[in-house]
Parts: sequence; C-alpha cells; structure tokens
Amino acid sequence: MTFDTIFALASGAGRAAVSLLRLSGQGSGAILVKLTGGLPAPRMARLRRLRHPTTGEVLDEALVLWFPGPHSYTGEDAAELHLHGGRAVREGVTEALLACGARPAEAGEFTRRAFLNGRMDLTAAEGIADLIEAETAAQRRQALRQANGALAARYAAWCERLTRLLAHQEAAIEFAEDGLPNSLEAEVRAGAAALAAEIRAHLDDNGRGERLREGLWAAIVGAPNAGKSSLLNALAGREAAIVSARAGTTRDVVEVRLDLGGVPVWLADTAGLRETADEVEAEGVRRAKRRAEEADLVIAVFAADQPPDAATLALVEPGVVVVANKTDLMPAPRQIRGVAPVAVSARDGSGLEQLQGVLAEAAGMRAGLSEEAGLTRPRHRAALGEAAAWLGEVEQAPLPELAAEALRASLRALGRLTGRVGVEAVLDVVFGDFCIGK
Ligand SMILES: Nc1nc2c(ncn2[C@@H]2O[C@H](COP(=O)(O)OP(=O)(O)OP(=O)(O)O)[C@@H](O)[C@H]2O)c(=O)[nH]1
Ligand SMILES: [K+]
Ligand SMILES: [Mg+2]
Repeated sequence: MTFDTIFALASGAGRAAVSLLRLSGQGSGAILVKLTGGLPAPRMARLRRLRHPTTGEVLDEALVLWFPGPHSYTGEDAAELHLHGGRAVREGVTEALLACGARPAEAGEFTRRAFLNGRMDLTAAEGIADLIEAETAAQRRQALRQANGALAARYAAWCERLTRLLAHQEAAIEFAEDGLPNSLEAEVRAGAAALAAEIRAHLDDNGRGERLREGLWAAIVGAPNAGKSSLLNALAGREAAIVSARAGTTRDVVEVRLDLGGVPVWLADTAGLRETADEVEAEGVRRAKRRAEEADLVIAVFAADQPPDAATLALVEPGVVVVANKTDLMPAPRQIRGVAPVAVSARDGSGLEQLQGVLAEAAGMRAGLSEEAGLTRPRHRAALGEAAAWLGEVEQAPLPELAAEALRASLRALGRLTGRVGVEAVLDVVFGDFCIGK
C-alpha cells in the first residue's frame, strides 16, 4: 500500500530543548533531499542544515534520520527530524514540509499505517495507545506486553485453529456428498468445543485487564465522624476533603487519584451513613450507598472509641477492607463481623503503612497484575464472547453446512478483534483514541 506523505510533531508541543518531527509516506525521501540536500545512510543519525525548499533560508541545524521502508515504524519510507525546540523553528520547518507537499497527520495515523502495512495487529496498536496513557508501573507493563503482541499471538493462534476446523468441516461436507463415511465432523465438533472452552476461560478473568487499564473504583464508607475524610487525606497526602468535629461534614463525594501498588485507583470519600432529616445530607448518604454498591473495593471505617454502627456493619462482607480508626484513643476491637480490622490512626499516622499494603494487595487482586496477558477492553470481551458463542453453535448445528457457517461467523468475530477481517468499522474506533504524532 502507498499513501501520501504525512508529518507530525511526535514530542510535546510546549517549549523544550528538542522537538521531534516525524515524517512518513512515499515522498519522505524526496522531501529529505529537498530540505537537507541528500539522504543520510539508513537509520544513522546525521547532523544536517535544514533549508526552506523555495526561499533557501536556513531553518535549523537538526539531527536527521532516514528509515527506508519496510524497516520503519509505519512500514513505509519514513524520517525523523530532531529540531531545536523553539516554536519558530517548528513553524518554519512545518511550513517547509507543507511547501514540499506533505500534510499534517491525523490522530493515530502513523500507527494506523503500521497496522495497514501489517506491522502489527489491532490489539498491539491498542497496546501502544495504552502505553502512551500509562500512569502506573503495572499499567505500563500490561500495555507493553500487549504492544509487543502478547494478545495478538494468542488470538492469531486461535484464528489459525479455527481456519483449520473450517477447512476440515468443508472437507467433511464434500466427502459426505461422495457418500464416504468419515470421522472429520466429530473431530471438528470436539475441536470447536475445546476452543470455545479456552476462549471462555480467557474471558473468565473478572475484568482484571480492563480494570487495570481504566483504574479501580474504591469507596470509603462509615458512620459520621468515623474519620473517613481524615483517612482519605492521609492516604492522598493532601487536604482534599474537609475535616471537622461536626458529624455530617461530608456531603458530596470527594475523589482522589492514588497509585496503589501500581494499580491506579479512584478513591472516594463519602457522607457518613445515618438517618437524617437534613435533605442535603440525606442525598449525600444516598450517594455514599450507591458508591459502595458500585465500587470495586469498599473500605469500611469504624471509630475504635465507638461501638460499630449498624449501617456500616451491613456493608461488611468478604472482600471489604475493614478499618478501625482513632486507635490513638482506644485499641482496635479484635474483630468486626468476623473480620480483623486494620488498626490505624488518621491523626498520628500509625497503621497507615499497613493499610496501604492491604489496599495495594486488594487492588492487585482485582486488577490484572498477573504475568498472563489478559484482555483489556470491552471491545475484546464482546468479540471473544461472540466467537465462543458461535463455536457453541457448531455442536448443535443440525446440518453440516450450518456448522461450517457457525465456524465462519466465529472466525469473523476473531478477525474483528485482531483487525484482519471486516475491519473498516472498527478502525476509526481504535485509532480515534490516539494522539497526533503516533
Ligand atoms: N483522635 C482522633 N481523632 C480523629 C482521627 N481521625 C479523625 N479524627 C477526628 O474526628 C473528627 C471527624 O473527622 P472526619 O475526618 O471529618 O470524619 P468523617 O468520617 O469524614 O465525618 P463525616 O464527613 O461528618 O461523616 C475530626 O475532629 C477529626 O479530627 C484519629 O485517628 N484520632
Ligand atoms: K466530620
Ligand atoms: Mg467526612
């Protein structure tokens, strides 16, 4: 495939020591010649004077790299210009590139070309988008695995198996017309069932990869004055929520972003749970309960100097992190509803490190910290679910032709996932998430 020549700033747009301008497309080489008077050796950095093609004005002295296709990120002829970072330099060179007939790239266009040139499948391209967005170490590891093709390899292997099953099923149909007995159909059915089971096992991951990619939702709940806002502030390391001795201080949900053992977490402070005639506070309590219901991780806070309150007790179940706060006033109870609480004091900071450890472990269990590459997007889940469902149809198909049709439908679903079949509709969705220059 050949495309027009695109360019974009691959580094940030602010003031910087160096700006990286990237160029890709069949005209890249000719443009380098126009700007610098020649082509450097492939993949070697060379210092060159950049001149405007029509005025001849010197625009910058830049490090220039030439990547003849297919050995480039996009798979087509490409180049990099490492310019001095000023705005005027960037603007001058941009104008020169426009004068040479190149055009500004759209968001994700470089990676889109890499995909279209067969350099990577869609899941790897998504991994690159995630790598750019990664905020924590665990997110980075997951994105890097995916960008390096961990999902692509697994899904390609499944596609291959499916293709073989389909070929055998079609052969079985032909043999049947010849009136020959054969065991091919039984083999195909067994193969389809085995593959369906593998896909379902891969899907049955409690959404770990998606949670890690998007971040986990955690909610602090408890009675008024248990010290929920104090705890949120202590965990966040800043005064994000208002603390006061008056019960019913917090009404709105207050959120902070935390990195818990590599998992990005939105931690929410909520209104203290109690019956109240105050309309605004009552709405706060409703929101608190909703947050607790929706959260991936609930942190139930009790004050050690009070008997545990019924409303918070009702939220304690397996998986909930139970915290006894204010242990500077009173030692923590040994257990609350059968769970040993984490003893802390938001006031003097004792026990906070232990709480962070418990929370990091809980977050790690809910988000994908496994070595196994898992799916990371609802798009993956939908396509795999469909592929498995069609495989389930193979077993029940009353006619061999219908079994073949189900195999074909399953293959199409997997093809949409990797981008190798019927891709047009999904391309815009996938590459629309990218930033310009990637
Ligand atoms: N002694 C002691 N006091 C604490 C501790 N944590 C919080 N407090 C105090 O308890 C009172 C209530 O603290 P908040 O953090 O506002 O409690 P809250 O649970 O957010 O309260 P509401 O938002 O009203 O539900 C304040 O006076 C805090 O200073 C603690 O560990 N020890
Ligand atoms: K309070
Ligand atoms: Mg509060």
